[in-house]
Amino acid sequence: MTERDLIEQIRNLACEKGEGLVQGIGDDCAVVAKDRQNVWLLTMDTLIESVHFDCSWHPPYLLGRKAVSVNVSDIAAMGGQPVFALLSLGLPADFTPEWATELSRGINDACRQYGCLLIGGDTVCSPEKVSLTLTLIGEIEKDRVLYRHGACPGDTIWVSGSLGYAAAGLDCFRSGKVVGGNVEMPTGYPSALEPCIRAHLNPEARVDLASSLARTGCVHAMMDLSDGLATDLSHLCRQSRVGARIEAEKLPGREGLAPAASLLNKKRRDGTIVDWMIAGGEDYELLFTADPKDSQAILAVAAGQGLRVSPVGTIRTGQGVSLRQETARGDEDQHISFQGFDHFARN
Ligand SMILES: Nc1ncnc2c1ncn2[C@@H]1O[C@H](COP(=O)(O)OP(=O)(O)O)[C@@H](O)[C@H]1O
Ligand SMILES: Cc1ncc(C[n+]2csc(CCOP(=O)(O)OP(=O)(O)O)c2C)c(N)n1
Ligand SMILES: [Mg+2]
Repeated sequence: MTERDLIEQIRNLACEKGEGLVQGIGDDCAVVAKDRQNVWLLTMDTLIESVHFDCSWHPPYLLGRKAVSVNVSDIAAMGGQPVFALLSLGLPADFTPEWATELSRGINDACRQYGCLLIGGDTVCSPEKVSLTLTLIGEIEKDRVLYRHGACPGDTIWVSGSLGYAAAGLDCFRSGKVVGGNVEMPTGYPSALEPCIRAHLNPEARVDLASSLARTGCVHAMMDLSDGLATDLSHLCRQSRVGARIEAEKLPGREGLAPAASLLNKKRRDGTIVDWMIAGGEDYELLFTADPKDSQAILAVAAGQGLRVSPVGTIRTGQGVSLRQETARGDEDQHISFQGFDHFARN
């Protein structure tokens, strides 16, 4: 049973209607009525040692920041602003006070940066592994919420920033050719790798960009990218009852992945780079769709914040996600639906 099947089963058994509930299981956040104009956004994500991070290379300060950023990213994905956070912390009995202090400092700095308050949580001993679970509560005007459903055939598919950097950074650490540790930001690797190392250790949630996009009224559907474009676009398409085609040469950030591919002596260099971009996961960028007539407005919003947004493909009728790529044999269309990260993909 895959992670997706398991969540589907949980969703089918859950009661989907309740007073004040606008959106239950299935989007980046649950949406609950707050007052006449506004809604609460609620989300929770866990980071588990050996699954989401490795203490031998992840500095505790940056781990604390990442735990906040990946959760805030789900609030951003709906267009909202984070307000409150609750932290559940599981630590092995032999944790060092210095490590815990750095972790707390990272959590606090990130909460301050995103403008949310840590208001509670829970602390327990965990048999072996560190676990960090955050619950984030955000808010937004009811009419501005951006859901995963809403994409229309003919829409342009957009992504913010670059894709695949976190996956490339992770592979650099896994190879042992880049080492991290307890310092705030590891050094001692070629500077060309820095964007990938940073993307893995210390991703940024796109709160301001997302909220500006929501205010344009142009965006039809939005979510954040945590499991890779191949899987996350498949979720967006399934919920919008449409299909999609991505153009490989339009995927943003390819140039920044080349140094990591070189370091790792990847034989299928282009293949590795495309895999990182569509299936690596942990991009924490925004994925959204809009009518092509609104492209200039979207580019202007991003430019106003000094951020890149790129059109990467088109929403179509039908179902499934495909990737068009130029090969020696000419243009090829490959099915990539749900080919990103799944916690139980091998089950
Ligand atoms: N164990 C669970 N119980 C109830 N809802 C869950 C559970 N796991 C995931 N969900 C819900 O399923 C949806 C998809 O989850 P997930 O893929 O983790 O989303 P995201 O990538 O935004 O964190 C979300 O709405 C989430 O709240
Ligand atoms: C030690 C280590 N191994 C593997 C990964 C890669 N990885 C772990 S979880 C994940 C996907 C995103 O995590 P998930 O828990 O699915 O987040 P969500 O989609 O719920 O936001 C990836 C790419 C990592 N970051 N660190
Ligand atoms: Mg999740």
